[in-house]
Amino acid sequence: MPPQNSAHGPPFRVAMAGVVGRLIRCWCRRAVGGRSRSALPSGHPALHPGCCSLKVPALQLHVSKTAMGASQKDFENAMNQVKLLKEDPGNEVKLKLYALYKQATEGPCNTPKPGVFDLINKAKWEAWNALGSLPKETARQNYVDLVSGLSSSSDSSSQGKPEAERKQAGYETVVMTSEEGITKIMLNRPAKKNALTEQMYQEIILALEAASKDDSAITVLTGNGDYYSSGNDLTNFTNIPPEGVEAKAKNSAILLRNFVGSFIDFPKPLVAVVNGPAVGISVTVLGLFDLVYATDRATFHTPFSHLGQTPEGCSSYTFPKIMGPAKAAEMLIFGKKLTAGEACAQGLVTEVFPDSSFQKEVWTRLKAYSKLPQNAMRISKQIIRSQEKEKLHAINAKESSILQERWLSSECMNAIMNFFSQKAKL
Ligand SMILES: CCCCCC/C=C/C(=O)SCCNC(=O)CCNC(=O)[C@H](O)C(C)(C)COP(=O)(O)OP(=O)(O)OC[C@H]1O[C@@H](n2cnc3c(N)ncnc32)[C@H](O)[C@@H]1OP(=O)(O)O
Repeated sequence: MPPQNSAHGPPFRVAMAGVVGRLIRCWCRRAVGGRSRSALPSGHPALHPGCCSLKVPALQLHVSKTAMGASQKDFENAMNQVKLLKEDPGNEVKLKLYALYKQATEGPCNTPKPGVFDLINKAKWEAWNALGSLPKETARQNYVDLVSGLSSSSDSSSQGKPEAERKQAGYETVVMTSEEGITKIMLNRPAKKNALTEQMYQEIILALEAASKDDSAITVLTGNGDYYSSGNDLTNFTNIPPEGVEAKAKNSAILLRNFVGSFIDFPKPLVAVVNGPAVGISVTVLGLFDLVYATDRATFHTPFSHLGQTPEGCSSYTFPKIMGPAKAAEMLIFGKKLTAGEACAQGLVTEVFPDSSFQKEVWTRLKAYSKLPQNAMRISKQIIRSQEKEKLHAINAKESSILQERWLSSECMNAIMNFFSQKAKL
């Protein structure tokens, strides 16, 4: 991995030599059909608490008939309390709750370990398995204690707090807040132009899932700092696991497909507040939003050919449909960068605002919209989306699988290495 904060001086070059070396080694291994038999690396996304789409157990599982006695009542109450938590406790806590629930109702972990690509179930299995032979009664008591701690901290932390301050816990790379019927998901890596790391893709998936179930009318995606997003973080491709570059490409394609799928399936009005330049995947998924508001400072750039890559985010379908095939080709094949005005004229952007009044005007507008009848908005969106949902999922699958191959191409690898050796900036 290149150093995150240094200029591209000698240490960077040394680090890059390592990255390039690894790429070449993986490349050679692939060329001779070799495979590493190493276990999952310690930094694997499944091991990160922000990477699991977890349901709190009380919401999805029935109480086992074997959990009896006085504490059974406490246990049931605790499960009901979980449903009433005002704040998302975060994935780490959800994993603990899951594990304790399973231990309390079924005893020690008794199922086979899920496969390496089944990230969520693997994380859940590991949490349960880690409890070893903890007695059921102790697990039940620990579950009750954990929920009781969560309930009191949730009550005291939200008491007296204005809605505007209700920041959701459990996210590291995005900030999720709710105010006046609007849930805002803000990309929060301003120093890296909000480039999307694997953790960020996962957190956005989780944030969208949470927003789809909360009581807000509208959900907004925006960026912190001067960029909306510079697209995929190119270091995603330099972090090669011991399983090799093909496994990396496969996992990335799965992540991409899930990420885009969560935009296709999002059930409420979804708004992009494009606060600055947008690159790559942050542009392509805009075709799946219901409103796109942009500052006049924003630009829209999909330099896929320059990077040896191909379109994603369903843009191979949505862009020609939105702007016509000729203009779509200019963006998606030739990488033409559009100004906000051009993107608006071509139908990708709903409205452009002067940068000086952008935030004020946009939020005034959105607050008014959020007071419209929620169900009517939701149903209208669903009628519109239902007409082509299946088609969008099929396109997403196809684009992801083509990219899986592209990422293994020398065109793509060279482009990434050029970026990190500063030969090629967009
Ligand atoms: C799970 C995988 C799914 C993959 C889906 C497929 C997605 C495809 C795409 O999104 S393609 C688009 C990829 N993006 C790019 O190629 C953009 C690359 N970045 C740039 O060209 C420039 O950084 C810039 C034009 C966005 C901004 O230039 P400038 O204003 O001069 O700023 P800096 O370059 O100094 O950037 C500051 C800092 O951020 C780092 N950075 C910016 N963008 C990225 C990025 N996309 N990936 C990794 N790092 C990025 C940059 O290196 C600087 O870091 P430093 O301060 O030097 O440590």
